[in-house]
Amino acid sequence: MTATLDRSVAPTTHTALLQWVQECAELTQPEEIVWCDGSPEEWTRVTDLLVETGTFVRLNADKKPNSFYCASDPTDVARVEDRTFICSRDSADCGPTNNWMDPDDMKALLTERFRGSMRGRTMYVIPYCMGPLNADEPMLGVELTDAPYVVASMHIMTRVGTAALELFTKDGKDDQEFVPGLHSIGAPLAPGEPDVAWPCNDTKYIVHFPEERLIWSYGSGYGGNALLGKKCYSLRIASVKARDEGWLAEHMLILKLTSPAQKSYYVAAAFPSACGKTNLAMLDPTLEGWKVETIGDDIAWIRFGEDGRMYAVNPENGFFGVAPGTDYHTNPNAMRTIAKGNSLFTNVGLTDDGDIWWEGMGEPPAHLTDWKGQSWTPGGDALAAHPNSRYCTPISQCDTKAAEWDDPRGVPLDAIFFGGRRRDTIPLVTEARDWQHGVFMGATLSSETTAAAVGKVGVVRRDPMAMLPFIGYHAGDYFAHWIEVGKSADAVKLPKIFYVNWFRRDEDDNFVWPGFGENIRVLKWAIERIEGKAAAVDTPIGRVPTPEALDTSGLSMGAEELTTALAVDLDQWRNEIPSIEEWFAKIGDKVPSSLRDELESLKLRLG
Ligand SMILES: Nc1nc2c(ncn2[C@@H]2O[C@H](COP(=O)(O)OP(=O)(O)OP(=O)(O)O)[C@@H](O)[C@H]2O)c(=O)[nH]1
Ligand SMILES: O=C([O-])CC(=O)C(=O)O
Ligand SMILES: [Mn+2]
Repeated sequence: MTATLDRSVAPTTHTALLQWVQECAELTQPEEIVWCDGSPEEWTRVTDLLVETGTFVRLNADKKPNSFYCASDPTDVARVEDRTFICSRDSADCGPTNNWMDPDDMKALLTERFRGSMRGRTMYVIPYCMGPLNADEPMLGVELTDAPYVVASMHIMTRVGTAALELFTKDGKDDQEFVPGLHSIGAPLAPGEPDVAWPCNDTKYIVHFPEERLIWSYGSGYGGNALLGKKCYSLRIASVKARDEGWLAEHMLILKLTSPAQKSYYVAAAFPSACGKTNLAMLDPTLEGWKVETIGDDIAWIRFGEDGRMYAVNPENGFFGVAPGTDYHTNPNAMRTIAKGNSLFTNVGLTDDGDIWWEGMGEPPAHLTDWKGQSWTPGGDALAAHPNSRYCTPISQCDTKAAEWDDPRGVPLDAIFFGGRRRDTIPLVTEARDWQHGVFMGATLSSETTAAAVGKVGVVRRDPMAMLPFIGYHAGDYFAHWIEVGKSADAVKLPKIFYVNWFRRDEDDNFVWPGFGENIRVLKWAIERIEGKAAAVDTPIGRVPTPEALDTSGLSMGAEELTTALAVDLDQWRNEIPSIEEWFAKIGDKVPSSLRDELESLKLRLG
């Protein structure tokens, strides 16, 4: 039985939305169409259903109330960058860092994939808003999905349901713009066919049509591929909109830092996936008197305010955080947030008493069920949790959230950090001389690949502004946009730019810098630089702290490690140059001349 859209029960009069839902239902042929209202009753209904079908295991309410464990198909655990496409009309707008296909060809191909793909399943219509509902221009979207896991996750990660849908026809103004996103796991059910716990398809397509502001996602249920408000909308589609309108959509955390003098600052930081954004956003400072509050952990939308400063908004409503390594010693605030429950845990270990565990979370229990559903005991080769296992939890229950975390005006940025995961070459912190130099640092950012994307882990690659997998257009045009934004007539006071690396290692392969709560020392130096108070050494790559300028009081690390952490090794940097040249050659003619100039002067300074 195939459902058709019954307009008399649809909770909206939005013509384009109704039309699109009807077309998608005709194509995908679901058994039922459900409009999501975002209510607690809906959460209960969907999570109950997921427990019934074996996708979810309800956790022990004494340990994690109203929370669920979930194991994905072992092949559907991360973003699939080689299956992600930017289908701009002109391939020149996609650029060499993205996969391209002609939009008409892609639609023809995927239409056949989507035909009947929801048979035997329910199509959920999820209206949502990225960013605060009371924004001047609320950023609306609708996801159609046949995965109830997506419905539950979107309840946490975005503002879903009736409150968002009301904005589609705001003040009697019909037909507000929205980003349509069609998602199917690509696993139709024949009548009577038993389902599996994590249905998905071996063939996956994560596709963006930037000019139409349209998303089609097929075959995967994993967060970054399936929760379309996140990477697909808030970064790939939003970056195109931002280019057109003169703002920035970035893969950045946002934090509020208050000094012992009770002065507050706002910092945004772009690190590639699984390179420390969530941890820095929730940092528990080891320096007396300093306070960090959280505004966002993954995405920042940055626009100029009337005062000519850059204001950042977190479009999300939850954290979709890397589980392994999260612990009361590393990220106590994340631990406290998930301890309150109302959370989903995907691909972690399930303990015998109905709690969760992952590598790095203190002592392992004597026995658990690992993410593959196997019986697990400590000491063996198997991991309890997949390296990209995730917790999904609401920001509202984070004790360190800043009062202004959902202020639609955003917060004025004092500093922008770029950072990567590099075992050598990149010092703990380097200050850019000016905006252009900072953009050069961002454009040439490099990092070792992580488990957040399918593929080899630990390979150094250029990841400009931590946006390599998320720029919705040509990377060269993106660099030019960053340069332009800095010159914009709206710009009165630009944030200062810094380049950081928490991941430098010694000869024994140990991290030289203790990281986590100790990163406050780097934040403090950056703020003191902004205030003109801290000392720095001018080096060929930028300004680094003198050993005395970095507050090391109470820090238990050897002087030798500290020297290694801060070192500017000119030979290592000379080695870096050919790969930067190769990178610019790959981007081609569209690399702005100002960034080529930066490279030439860096080469001169390195001698
Ligand atoms: N050594 C070290 N490890 C860190 C530090 N900060 C984070 N990590 C580890 O890096 C991994 C990823 O950290 P996250 O903060 O979740 O990274 P993220 O950038 O938010 O990742 P995405 O959600 O994929 O975008 C975790 O295993 C952390 O424990 C640090 O300062 N030092
Ligand atoms: O999108 C995801 O799946 C998780 C994430 O934050 C990232 O990979 O940067
Ligand atoms: Mn991320």
